[in-house]
Order: sequence, then structure tokens, then C-alpha cells
Amino acid sequence: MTVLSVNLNKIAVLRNSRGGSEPDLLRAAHTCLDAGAHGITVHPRPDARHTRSDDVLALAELTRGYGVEFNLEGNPFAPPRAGYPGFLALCELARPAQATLVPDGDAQLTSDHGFDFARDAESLAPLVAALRALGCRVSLFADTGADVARAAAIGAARVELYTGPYAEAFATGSAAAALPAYADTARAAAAVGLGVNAGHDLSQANLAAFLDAVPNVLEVSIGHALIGEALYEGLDATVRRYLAVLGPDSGNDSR
Ligand SMILES: CC(=O)[C@@H](O)[C@H](O)COP(=O)(O)O
Ligand SMILES: NCC(=O)COP(=O)(O)O
Repeated sequence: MTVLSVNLNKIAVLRNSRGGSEPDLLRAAHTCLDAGAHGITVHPRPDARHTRSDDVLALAELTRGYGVEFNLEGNPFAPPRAGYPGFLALCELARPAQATLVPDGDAQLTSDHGFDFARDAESLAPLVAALRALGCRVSLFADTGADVARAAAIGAARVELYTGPYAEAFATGSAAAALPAYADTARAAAAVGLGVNAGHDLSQANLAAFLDAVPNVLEVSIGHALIGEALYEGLDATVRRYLAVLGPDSGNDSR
């Protein structure tokens, strides 16, 4: 079964644009979880462009209350700065069920590539170990064709396939050409004992074709498209539509 973790970064983008507290991130989280979403994701950027450390702590508590997964994403190599204690320190405070490590930088508009495990595995290894010691499941952001055996060797439990290129291909009618590389990477991950997550620019339009072609996707984290679609249909209805794509019985147990 594939579960849905709703990424709430974009609610915080709107909120921060006026400097107040609306739209309210926690209300949005409640709405998603009450609609049946299986978890909540945020990816606080060190430049605080959307979700902040205080949001992370509040969402950690909220998701614990629901008994659902909190997925915290971030770059473990980004140095701490005012308002951002660093990814590991944040995980120590929030204790997310899943920590997804992503090699991003401030200059990037959004995440746009996975790790190069041949280059990064050695420096990732102690961080993965530290996160596991905190009780977090560790997932590593990965491109198609990534050396997933190295990700498994350093103790990761999962990889998250970076689906941006798939979404672009889907939009231009060339999804069929893009999907085999995702399916191959998912199979390679499973063969070395890794679970497979997927995310970035997934949407109601492109999700089903991805899940049809790529085996054993355990979780999708979806934010940008979902929050945009919710402007038209409402957040509750939009989450339910995604759950319907995932399967007729999909949804958290608290619904
Ligand atoms: C890790 C990832 O794929 C991203 O999708 C990310 O969570 C989105 O971050 P932004 O909302 O900052 O673009
Ligand atoms: N890990 C991907 C994620 O959380 C959401 O990405 P997007 O749907 O905002 O592109």
C-alpha cells in the first residue's frame, strides 16, 4: 500500500507572505489528517522561506497526537544559523518518525536532485547513524540510477525517488519514456532491502501513472500541486481525491 504524506510548506509560504499566522499550518494539518492523510511532511529551509523550527515542533506534537508519521526533510550538511538549529538538532528536538535527507541549498528554488552516493555516502554515514539513534527512519533523496546499494550500506531504510523529471516528462507527454528508469531504480532499491518513497511535483494528474509503473512505492509526499489544487476544491476534498488515487481503502485509521 502507498501512503500519502501531505507537505505543508506552501501553506507556510502564504502565511509568511503577510507575516501573521494565517493560513494556519496546524489547522491545515488537522484538515489533512481528518480527511485521511497518513502523515505530514515539511521541509524547513535554513533561510526560513516557509516552515520554521517552531512549526516543526508544533507539527511533531500534532502528528504524535494522531499517531501518524511526521516526515521531516532537510539537508543535514547545511550549517545552523539564526532561527535554524541545523537538521540534526531539529530532529533531536522534534523526533520525526522519518527523516528524509535532501542535498539542497539556499540558491535552489526547490529540491532538484538526489544524492550522489558514490561521493556522499561516507559523509552521510555518521548522520544516518545519529538519526537512527534518535529513533528516526532514514530516507535518502535519490535520482533514478542512483547507487542504492551504497545507500543501504550506510544504514538508510528507504530512498525517496526524486520525481521532478517524471513530472516534467508527464507534462510534455513523454512519461512512458521516463518511467522505466524509476521502475528499475525502485527494483534495485528493493533488491538491497530499501523501501521506496517518491516525491516532488506529483499531482492528481500524474500520480496514478507513476504508481502503475513503479513497483512497491511505500509513500508519496505531495505538497506544491496538492495545495494548489486545494485552492479550487478545498483541502479536505483534495486530500480525499489523492487517497482515492491510492486505492479505495486508503486513509489513516483515525478517519
Ligand atoms: C524533497 C523534495 O522533493 C521537495 O519537494 C521539497 O520538500 C519541497 O520543498 P519546497 O516546498 O521548498 O519546494
Ligand atoms: N518530498 C517531496 C515533497 O514533500 C513534496 O514535494 P512537492 O509536491 O511540493 O513538489
